Amino acid sequence: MPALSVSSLSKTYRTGLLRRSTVQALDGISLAVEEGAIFGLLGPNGAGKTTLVKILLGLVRPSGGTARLFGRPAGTPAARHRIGFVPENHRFPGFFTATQTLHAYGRLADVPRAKRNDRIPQLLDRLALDGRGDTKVKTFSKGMLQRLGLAQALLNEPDLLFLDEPTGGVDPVGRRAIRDIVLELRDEGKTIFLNSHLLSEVEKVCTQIAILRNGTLVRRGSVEELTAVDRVYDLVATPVPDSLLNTSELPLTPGPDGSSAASGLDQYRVHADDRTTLNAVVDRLRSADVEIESITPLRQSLEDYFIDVVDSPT
Ligand SMILES: Nc1ncnc2c1ncn2[C@@H]1O[C@H](COP(=O)(O)OP(=O)(O)OP(=O)(O)O)[C@@H](O)[C@H]1O
Repeated sequence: MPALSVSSLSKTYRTGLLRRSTVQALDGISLAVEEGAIFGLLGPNGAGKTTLVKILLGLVRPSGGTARLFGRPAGTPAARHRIGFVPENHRFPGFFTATQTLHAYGRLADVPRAKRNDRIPQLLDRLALDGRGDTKVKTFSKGMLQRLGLAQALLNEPDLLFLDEPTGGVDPVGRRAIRDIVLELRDEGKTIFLNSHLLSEVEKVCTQIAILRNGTLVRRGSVEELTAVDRVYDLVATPVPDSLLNTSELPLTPGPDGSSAASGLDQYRVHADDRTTLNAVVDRLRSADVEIESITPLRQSLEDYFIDVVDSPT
């Protein structure tokens, strides 16, 4: 059973003084996220990401379709019981200490006192906030606040965690700390749903992504699948004789990074429609005594891919 599934999900907001205008925030989305995945939801501003998350959390009612968490309808106590949520820019009362904050939020989530007493020191420790339990939250840095948010979301030992821009405003060291925690949680079998504009972070942790545009799902797959450039390979090898380059004989061109005198290796691009062509290139290079170090499918960055997708006319 998927951790999360939505089917033909739509949401129309009514706006304006007489609520006569409408905004179609989601338009028939179907999607499933398997247990144990780190799933990244991407999309430009206004694409419908927050609306989708709010429906999954039971904070907004869909206008049509279904949303389920572990097979239970989103918003029901059985579904809510298994999720944790770190909102974007969450605000904790500054006059509370970290421990008081976690008790207060734990009480709201019906986590029994005895369990809170056990879990809070463990979570502070785990999120590198040990020794900070009695410190007032108003003195916390952005990175510490985000880690406290994660501690709060983990109090009820959720199976599915929603993280909304968890590294927004956090410095690179803090980002890495949060990323490591996310990966650890994944290793423990938790499913992570990440909503983020920080594509370099998404690229590092997400196993699956989906791109929303104008309320519809326009792409879905693994980062590797989606960012692979069709039929182009990066080849690193000892220098290829000029007679074999830029000829009609071989679909081989010098790569953008050129040669590296230090390693004695050069970079090339192979344009091969199929495996037979790719192997023919290898055979020809080997027959010319070229030594091949590596051949890898060419990838574009997730950011370039994302911009192509959201800028494309369809
Ligand atoms: N409560 C609301 N009432 C009316 N319209 C809304 C409401 N919430 C969102 N919208 C509209 O629905 C559309 C989708 O908004 P949503 O916040 O879900 O997008 P988003 O992808 O999360 O954007 P961002 O990246 O800026 O957070 C937008 O056009 C937004 O203006």
